[in-house]
Formats: sequence, C-alpha cells, structure tokens
Amino acid sequence: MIIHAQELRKTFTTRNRKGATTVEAVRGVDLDVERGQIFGVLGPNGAGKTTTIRILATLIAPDAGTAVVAGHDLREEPAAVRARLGYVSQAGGVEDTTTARAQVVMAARIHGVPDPKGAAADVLARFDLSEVADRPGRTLSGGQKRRVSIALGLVHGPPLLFLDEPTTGLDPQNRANLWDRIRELRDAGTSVLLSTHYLDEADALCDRLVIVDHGRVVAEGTPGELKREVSGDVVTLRLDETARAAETLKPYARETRVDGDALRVYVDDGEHTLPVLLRALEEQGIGLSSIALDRSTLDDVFLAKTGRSLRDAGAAA
Ligand SMILES: Nc1ncnc2c1ncn2[C@@H]1O[C@H](COP(=O)(O)OP(=O)(O)OP(=O)(O)O)[C@@H](O)[C@H]1O
Repeated sequence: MIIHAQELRKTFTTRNRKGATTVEAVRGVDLDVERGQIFGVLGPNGAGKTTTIRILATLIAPDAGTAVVAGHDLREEPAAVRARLGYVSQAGGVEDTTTARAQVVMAARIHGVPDPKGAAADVLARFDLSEVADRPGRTLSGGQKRRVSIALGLVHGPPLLFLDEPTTGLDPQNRANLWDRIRELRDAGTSVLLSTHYLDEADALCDRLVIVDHGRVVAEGTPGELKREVSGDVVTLRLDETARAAETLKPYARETRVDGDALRVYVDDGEHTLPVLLRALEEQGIGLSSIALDRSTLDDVFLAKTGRSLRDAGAAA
C-alpha cells in the first residue's frame, strides 16, 4: 500500500468584513492506494480533491485523521514523505522566462539528485521535450507546458506522483498523449494518484478510483466494479417474438423490459452474459434481427450515490 489514509478532515475559515465563513473541504476521507496503480479521485469542482491531494503531499496539515504515505507517517515524518513524492499542481509551476531545461535542472538540484543535468535530460527526453527544452517556458504550447510541469515533479525519480487535474484545458490529442505517458509511468513502477472531474478520464485511465462529493468518498472501486454495482449493463434485442424471448431470458437477467419493439435485458456483466442469452434464444428457435450492449457510466454511479448528475454538479459549482 503506497497510501493508507483514514478519516482526513480539513475545514477552511476565511474572514472578511462581514465575518467568518467556514468551508468543510474534506469531511472524513479514507483512501487506500496500492503500489503500481493509477488511482483516481473523481468529483465535481469544489468536492475537495485538491485539498485531499495537498494534505497527502504534506502541503497543508489536516485538522484530523492519519495517513501513511510511501511508508512514512504524514504527521511524524513529513520530510521523509516529501522526499518520496512528486507533486504537480493544477497551475503547473512552469516559469515563463527560464528555459524548460534550466527549470528541470534546478528542480533536480533542489532534490539533491546526484547528476542534475543528466537526470533533467533523461526526464525531458521521456516526455518528448528534448527539442523544445532550450526555449523559455512562455514559448511552449499548452501540452508541452503540461509535460514540463510533470517533468519537474518527476526528475528526482519519486515512487509516488500526485497529479492535480493533469489534463484540464488540453485538446483531445494532447490529452490522449498524456494518458499514454501516465500509463507508461505506471508500467515502469511509479504509483500515480490523480484528481479529475472528467468521467471518461477516470474510466479510461484509472485502475481504481474514489468518487468524492462535498468532501466525502461516496464510492470506491475499479471503474468496471463501480459501474456494475449501480446498474450493470443493458442488452437491447430486436426479435420476432418479444414476449416469448422475455420469458426465455428471465432466468439470466436482473430484469427484462419490453420497450416498444425492443426487449431490454438488464444484466450484471454483459460481456459474459451475452453469449448465454444468444444460446438460450437459439435453443428456443427465436429469430434475432439486432442486438446492442450498453454499459452504465460513472455518471450513473454518481447519480445513484448523490441524487445528482456529475455533469450538473460540476456545472453548478
Ligand atoms: N485555502 C482555502 N481557503 C478557503 N477555502 C478553501 C481553500 N482551499 C479550498 N477551499 C474550499 O474548499 C472546498 C474544496 O476545494 P478543493 O479545491 O479541494 O476542491 P476540488 O475538488 O479540488 O475543486 P476543483 O476541481 O475546482 O479544483 C471549496 O469549497 C473551496 O472553495
């Protein structure tokens, strides 16, 4: 386990002329992250994702709760935790006037890396930045800047990397490229904890995730588990004898529903149930004209757990 956190809490109080406002940003978060995984924290804006990551990265102290991060206690050995992690904020921290290479070399020096120039050249090459490394930060594209910010967080070779909303604002091509880079990191042994408010990103990229809302974890699992837990898959069939087909398939389904000329069959695991359904229909000699398999999405999970859609919750914040 690279992160084991229990009951983390953080309340912010801001004072202005009208008095004090209190926001309970994190309200009792538990997290267990296995080594070598991409672990996602998915939630709408304001859910407490950044605050949770900043606590785990030792950047702010929690009001309550405990965590062991990369083998060290967060409160008792914050310096040991810090030495073992890389942190890439939403803003990224790439400077405009200095070259990308100089910035990465500087980060390597700060971390006490033995060969700062060599380490910087390696990480810049891994992120396809060698060609642009000697240009000042302001001349880089959005995707290049984002990769430099990750290089800054990785140059000391930490076993754990925190990425706060790494693909926000990137175009689809740069996003897909960054997903591949993050997968390569995981495959090379780095554990990655990332926050996101994109459903497709959590689904495509994360090995496991938690869904957070209003500072609490509302669901936890692999993307597949979470989707199956809520509504499973739905198989939509068009066939000759809808009523007889519904009777035939009932034993294999959670529920069957005749919907116009289609039969909708709700199952836990569509991929494996589909062949079984087809065999049952064939045995009964029921002719089939079309079939479709659709999966529930992580938005269905969020909806089931909170009563709101993640898209609406994000837009409202
Ligand atoms: N330093 C702070 N002072 C006061 N309130 C804060 C502070 N940091 C965060 N908050 C509040 O805590 C809540 C959670 O914020 P946080 O940034 O952790 O959410 P988030 O899920 O990362 O959202 P986003 O996707 O917008 O970054 C928000 O209501 C935010 O306004």
